[in-house]
Amino acid sequence: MELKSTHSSPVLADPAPINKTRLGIHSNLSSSKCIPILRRKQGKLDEALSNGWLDAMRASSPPRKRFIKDYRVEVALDDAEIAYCSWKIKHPSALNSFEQITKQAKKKKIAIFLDYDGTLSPIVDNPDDALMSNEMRLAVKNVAEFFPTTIISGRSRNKVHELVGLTELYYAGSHGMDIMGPVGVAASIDHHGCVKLADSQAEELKQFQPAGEFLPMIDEVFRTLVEKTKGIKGTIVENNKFCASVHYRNVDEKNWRTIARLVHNLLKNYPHLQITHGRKVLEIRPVVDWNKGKAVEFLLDSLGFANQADVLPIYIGDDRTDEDAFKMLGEKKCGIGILVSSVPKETKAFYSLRDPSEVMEFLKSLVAWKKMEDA
Ligand SMILES: O=P(O)(O)OC[C@H]1O[C@H](O[C@H]2O[C@H](CO)[C@@H](O)[C@H](O)[C@H]2O)[C@H](O)[C@@H](O)[C@@H]1O
Repeated sequence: MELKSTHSSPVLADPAPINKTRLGIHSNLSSSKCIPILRRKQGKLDEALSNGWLDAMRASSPPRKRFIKDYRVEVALDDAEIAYCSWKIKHPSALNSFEQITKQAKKKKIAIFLDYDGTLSPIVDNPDDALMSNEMRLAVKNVAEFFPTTIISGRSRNKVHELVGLTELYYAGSHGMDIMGPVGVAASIDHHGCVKLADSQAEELKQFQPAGEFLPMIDEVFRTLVEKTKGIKGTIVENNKFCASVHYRNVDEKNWRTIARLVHNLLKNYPHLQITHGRKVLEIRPVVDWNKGKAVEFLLDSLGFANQADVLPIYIGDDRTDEDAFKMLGEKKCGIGILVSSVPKETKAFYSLRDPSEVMEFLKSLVAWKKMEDA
């Protein structure tokens, strides 16, 4: 796969100065012209906190069915199933619609984009335990043999690469803010912010980090959060390089407000950082004009696939952050978005898959179809 990009840099809007001395940002790092620094809208957090931050925290992941255990159980599950079935009329299963999808893909170059948590690995209590099965790994490896494949995750790029363990893929970590071409690629990205690197075998790699300047700031916030949440049982703070993630899945619900307030207060000192909600996680990240949708556009461009009618990107993800990619594909009418969810959810994706096991089945079906096509 050759990386070549003419993709223009994200626009710098409201370049409010960052206090670089306090944050330890060295002057040689601050000269990049392409970093899209934005200032968070003031007052938004206060509003959010009083108007439903906690609701958002509660709603950020579907309740597990095993917790519903009173006499209404049967009715509740039936109702849930009915709601799911009617939602699927609007967002049909990508497996049941496989023929329709392959019709759309005929004579086109497919590019695959896969989210990690909740898509390739099931959601579990401890982020470190979210391992993908060997069967899933093989399915991804096989798909990458036929189609350029990217893993695009909220985790740090190194961490998600380590979890997936396949060198023949593209990896975009920190919600697309840290992109690297696969080992051995004859890359030639021509983009502000791209740097050449050499791996241990001295092969050339290309890296794109549109929020590179924020590294010391995020690190500072990560360390402060670790310190401040020490006393709150169950909290896990994860350093995702360009994003610090505060997990509250294992925290008693009565302490969620404390976490919300703590994060809110800390961010008062960081107007260039914002919070997004994931699945039982608050993610603190730079206010930059960049997201998973932009990362997909960048990667398509890098592959030489930009604005080509014969290219069909397929994006599979389960998280709110994946919505930016679904939205971009929908607006450009250039690809297929598949939401992984076992409950009805508001989404810009057209198709759905219930869980990672269905994702694996879909990937295997794509490979089988491609082999038949090529035979
Ligand atoms: O973009 P993704 O690959 O989906 O990453 C999103 C976040 O996923 C992880 O957290 C989520 O999965 C954990 C393991 O199943 C779960 O314990 C947690 O509650 C979920 O929020 C990851 O730990 C985060 O860093 C990612 O941002």
